[in-house]
Amino acid sequence: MPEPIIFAIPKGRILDEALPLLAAAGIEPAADFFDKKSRALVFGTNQPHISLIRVRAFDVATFVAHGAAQLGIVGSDVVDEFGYSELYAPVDLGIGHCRLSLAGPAGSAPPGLGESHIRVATKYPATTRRWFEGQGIQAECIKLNGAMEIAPKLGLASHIVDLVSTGRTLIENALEEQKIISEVSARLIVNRAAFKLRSAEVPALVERFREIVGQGDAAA
Ligand SMILES: Nc1ncnc2c1ncn2[C@@H]1O[C@H](COP(=O)(O)OP(=O)(O)OP(=O)(O)O)[C@@H](O)[C@H]1O
Ligand SMILES: O=P(O)(O)OC[C@H]1O[C@H](OP(=O)(O)OP(=O)(O)O)[C@H](O)[C@@H]1O
Repeated sequence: MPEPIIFAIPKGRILDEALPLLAAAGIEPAADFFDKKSRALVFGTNQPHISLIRVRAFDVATFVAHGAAQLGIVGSDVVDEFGYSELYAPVDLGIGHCRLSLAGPAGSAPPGLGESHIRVATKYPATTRRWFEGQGIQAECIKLNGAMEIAPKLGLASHIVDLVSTGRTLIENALEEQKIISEVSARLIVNRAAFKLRSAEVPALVERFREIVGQGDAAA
């Protein structure tokens, strides 16, 4: 028996939307996956050769990039932030829609020409630096893991780069969206080596997800 295929899925808000896609692909987690009291992190499925791991969103990309998991589901925000060359992101799953945006105090002018330096609080320092470089501005990034929206008010940074969906979090913290950096949706990600080495299983799974979402190639 070959080692099982490990499929990494994120714990957070994408999970609820990802489960129906997994089911449509014929992958049903074992009962302990739904047991809130369970402390297990690896779960069997109805497919003897597929196991699931449930990890934090950013860690999905890390497990798959290092080949510890062969496939995963993660937001394009995370794929872009790491830029792992070992990752192949062949299918846009059409779930987890939001955008990564620059926001600043409501009523303030967005940073622009003439500014050479800016301090930004974000969970996405690599993407943020890269985007500001493209604007000719050097961004000093302060890495936070959540609640970015309170940083400008407390003087930690003048701006934030964070995910926006309804915009409610920004409004309730007296901020406004100033620029959209990228449109975000969840991707099926695959370890490039595993795609070749597990050619009997991994490409077929990718194809199944492509069919489910009725889609051709997304950006790799
Ligand atoms: N407001 C939102 N609307 C839609 N999708 C979102 C939203 N916020 C985040 N996402 C998507 O869901 C993914 C996981 O976000 P979530 O908020 O569940 O994780 P988190 O709690 O920030 O992560 P962690 O568990 O690592 O702290 C993000 O990477 C993004 O792709
Ligand atoms: O535009 P909205 O619909 O208000 O959504 C945006 C919020 O959603 C995400 O946070 P999340 O709720 O995942 O909490 P987190 O800060 O723990 O990541 C994101 O970081 C924003 O704070």
